[in-house]
Amino acid sequence: MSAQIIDGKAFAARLRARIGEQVVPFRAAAGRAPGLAVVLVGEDPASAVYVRSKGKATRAAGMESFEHRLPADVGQDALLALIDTLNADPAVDGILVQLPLPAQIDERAVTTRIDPDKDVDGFHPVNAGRLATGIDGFVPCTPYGCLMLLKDVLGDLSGLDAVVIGRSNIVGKPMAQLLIGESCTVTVAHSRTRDLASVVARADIVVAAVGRPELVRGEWLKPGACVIDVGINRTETGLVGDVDFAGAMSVAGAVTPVPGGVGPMTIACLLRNTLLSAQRREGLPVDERAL
Ligand SMILES: Nc1nc2c(c(=O)[nH]1)N[C@@H](CN(C=O)c1ccc(C(=O)N[C@@H](CCC(=O)O)C(=O)O)cc1)CN2
Repeated sequence: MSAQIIDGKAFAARLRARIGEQVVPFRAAAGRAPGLAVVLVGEDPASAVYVRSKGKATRAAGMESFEHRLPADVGQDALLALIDTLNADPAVDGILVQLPLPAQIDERAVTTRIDPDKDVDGFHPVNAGRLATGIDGFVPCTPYGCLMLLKDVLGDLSGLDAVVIGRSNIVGKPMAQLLIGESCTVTVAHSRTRDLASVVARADIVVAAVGRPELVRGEWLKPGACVIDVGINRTETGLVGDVDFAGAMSVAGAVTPVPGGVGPMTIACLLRNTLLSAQRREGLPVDERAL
């Protein structure tokens, strides 16, 4: 048996195109484009690539991109002052500070300084609380992208057993909340989980987000499971995910590749959140399902 390869790159391209179509009436109604501000601190090469891609995708969707680059040794107060300026700027609908940040900057202080109603990353505790309690807000882009792929492959997720491996605030926890929202039975596994293999063996859905190259072995999987690999690990042999892709392909029903699976969904969902923010801020109709 060979699993379906979930083409996140193509799915993300279609999502970006739908967003671009909705930007046209937004601009006509609001007399301006949705605006996304992205802040990059330092010169981490991967972060620089992601920020460039975000700017390019934002402009291609007909939105305005505001890019701010700060030196690696910038003080926390200067970064917080920039966030205050962006919070107050009416042309800015979404604010994102690229992670990771240099050691002298407290990530939590930065995340909580962003106006929750412009927090298109969905990292602010107010948005985490909204997600946990079912109130409209912003959902973190990577887990929302994973959910879109899962629903595309499986349709209704209700009653399915899901395992999320990883408990980060950015991926693992919000992913678990989203799956609970879809009426899955959710287990969150992590570095202290005993006998991970047997936990994974029960799951119809496996979301791996631990940052450990090829941790999840093909032979652990339930036959036919849907496997979403969030890992992007740079190894001597190249880019690999958290899942043993070749092994998974012979047991699972569907698997996301790395690259070309979840990664491209992150930026497409960022554009989605930016458009939703702009529509909400202008009091225009928001049709989340069209996106
Ligand atoms: N403020 C944020 N910082 C970070 C986030 C985030 O959502 N908000 N996520 C990641 C980085 N990231 C976007 O910022 C991101 C990661 C990966 C991809 C992607 O398309 N990856 C490609 C592989 C590209 C490569 O060679 O590295 C793929 O998987 O196909 C896009 C965006 C951490 N920081």
